[in-house]
Amino acid sequence: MRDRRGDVLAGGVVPGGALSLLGNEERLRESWRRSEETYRIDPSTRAGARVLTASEFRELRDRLSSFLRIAQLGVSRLHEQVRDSGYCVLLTNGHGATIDFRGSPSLDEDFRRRGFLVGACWSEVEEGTCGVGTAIVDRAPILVHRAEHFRSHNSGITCSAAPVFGPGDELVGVLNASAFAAPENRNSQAVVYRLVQQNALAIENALFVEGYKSAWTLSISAPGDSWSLGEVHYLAFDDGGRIVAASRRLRVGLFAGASLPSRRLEDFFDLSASELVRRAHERPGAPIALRCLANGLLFEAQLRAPVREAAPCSTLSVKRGFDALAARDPRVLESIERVKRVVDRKLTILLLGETGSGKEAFAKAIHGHSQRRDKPFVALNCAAIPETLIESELFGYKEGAFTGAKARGAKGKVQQSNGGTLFLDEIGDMPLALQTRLLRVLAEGEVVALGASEPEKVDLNVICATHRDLASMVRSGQFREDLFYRLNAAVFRLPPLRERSDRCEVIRQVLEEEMVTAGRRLVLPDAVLERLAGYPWPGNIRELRNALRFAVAVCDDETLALEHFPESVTDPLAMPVALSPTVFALPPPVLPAGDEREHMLHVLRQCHWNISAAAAHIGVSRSTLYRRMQRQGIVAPNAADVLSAQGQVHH
Ligand SMILES: Nc1ncnc2c1ncn2[C@@H]1O[C@H](COP(=O)(O)OP(=O)(O)OP(=O)(O)O)[C@@H](O)[C@H]1O
Repeated sequence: MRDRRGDVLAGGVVPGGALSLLGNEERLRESWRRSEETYRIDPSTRAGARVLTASEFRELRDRLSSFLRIAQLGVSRLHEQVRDSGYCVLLTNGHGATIDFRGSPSLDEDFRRRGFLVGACWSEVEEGTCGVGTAIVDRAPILVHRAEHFRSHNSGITCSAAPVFGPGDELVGVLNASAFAAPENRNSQAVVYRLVQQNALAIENALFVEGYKSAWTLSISAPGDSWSLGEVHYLAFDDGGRIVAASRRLRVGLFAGASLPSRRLEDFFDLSASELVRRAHERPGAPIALRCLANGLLFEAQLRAPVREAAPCSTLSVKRGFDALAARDPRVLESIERVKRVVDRKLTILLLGETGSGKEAFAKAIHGHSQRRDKPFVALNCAAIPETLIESELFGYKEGAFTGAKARGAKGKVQQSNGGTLFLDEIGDMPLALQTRLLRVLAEGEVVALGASEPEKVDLNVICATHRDLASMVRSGQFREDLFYRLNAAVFRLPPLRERSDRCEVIRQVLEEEMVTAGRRLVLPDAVLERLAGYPWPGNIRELRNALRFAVAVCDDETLALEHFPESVTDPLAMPVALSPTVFALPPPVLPAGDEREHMLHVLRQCHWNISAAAAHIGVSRSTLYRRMQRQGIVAPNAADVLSAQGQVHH
């Protein structure tokens, strides 16, 4: 045993240079010492990894189901990246017990014989030096290549393992990729080793985001910078701008172990939390430049608003039906009256409207008004989950339907909503093959779970929503015609907030809800209300809610003022062109005569030369705007092309 260790670590089996390249030599030596002296393992026994009993395994998986769910994407992605090169992927808990295994049908038997299967325990105490076990002891990634394994029966395999830490720094699991036909040279594993670490970090980040979803979270990356190699790190802060947590690599790498509680963002970066939120509102989705005060490094940051799951509107709307919705706009009122007549008539309802215009809130209100109000309301956003997962999410799966499936199978959203209402958001994103199966649910009230042979009877209301043009998707073959006609029977269009005549009421109601959530009472002066009502709200009521939430959080007075709102709200011309809505509803600005041409050009460009939108923004009719453009010699770029081609305009 000693001889073999001596061989391996002195470079007999593996060249010393290659070993030090991936930097594990000292740690491997120490792990061999533990295996030999502390755990007293006999390296020559051929028992194979211990495997949990079926009931132990089931209990473990149930306990770790939310970790498994969040880790799924990282495990699947790593598997896709390495499976064609003959690797399997394991996810273990923090003690080395395998809770997910991904192999490939042709190799699974060989993997199984070598201890790669669900339930197998790869702790260092039991297996000696090995990828998973040693990564757990060291709390660090490790490559254990072939003869570096302590047990000789593991000496043909290569294992790249990286620990996964939870948001509180606790070790929750290990991600590992292994193969049994790897070349001798351990450098050949550099890429796989790196992929394992990247995916482990992605899982860690997903755990962080999930763990702190009720706080503001900031993702930070330094593209091209050697410090992060393009990796993303996370930071969470509360409504008052105090940092509540930072992901592990950020804490260690950037904050150098500084204690975070009660520290503020501006203690570390050149922006305060309120400035950051203001910028995020100004250019939603655009990266924000952030400089680290300690070392001057520049980062790109993206801000994510807190998810307040028990938002008063969502719970109330289910309970109180349409009474929970702010709705005085005649078009909204008419939709409510019409929808009340079709609800409970076995019709599938389709809701159309821009993002954030309240489709889900409306669907909940329909459910709350229906005879099924005491049964579940279940929502699925078809655009928010990968195509490959929609099927099992929607229709469920039976025990053993696929690798990685829960041992006892799982109910799909269709079965979960049985008796109640199923809300399918972004139905236009549903893959064609699944549209057929959905049709069967709608037409025959039957659902067949993945891996099941018999259909189950279900009885539910289905409400779908989309912001896409389903008719043109039918024409281009992306949406099934029969499903389209089924959905097209009861269609309700929710107007965008900027077109609603009850904007002030919506603002007051959403503010009321936000004040209740924050436990504060604030006054909203009429002048501020008018400015808010005049802003075009491209993100509709969702954007309004976020802006009000922010204002309630940052206002340290008893009265809300414009300064508490994002700049884009109070100065609409500062809104990025890409976000300009098609129609503005602003009072016409008063301009000195000489500025008219410049102002018109500015607005036209912002509206992408959409004359109706620009006319609405300036507060004149389309024909007046055309006349004024003519007077000022302004020609829309595309019109200029046409006209100059016809020889009618020269400039
Ligand atoms: N009539 C209303 N009165 C008060 N609040 C509303 C109303 N309609 C929607 N909201 C609120 O607006 C926000 C966005 O609404 P919702 O999620 O229903 O929009 P959506 O159209 O489904 O968005 P998406 O298309 O992006 O899924 C939610 O916070 C919701 O509570």
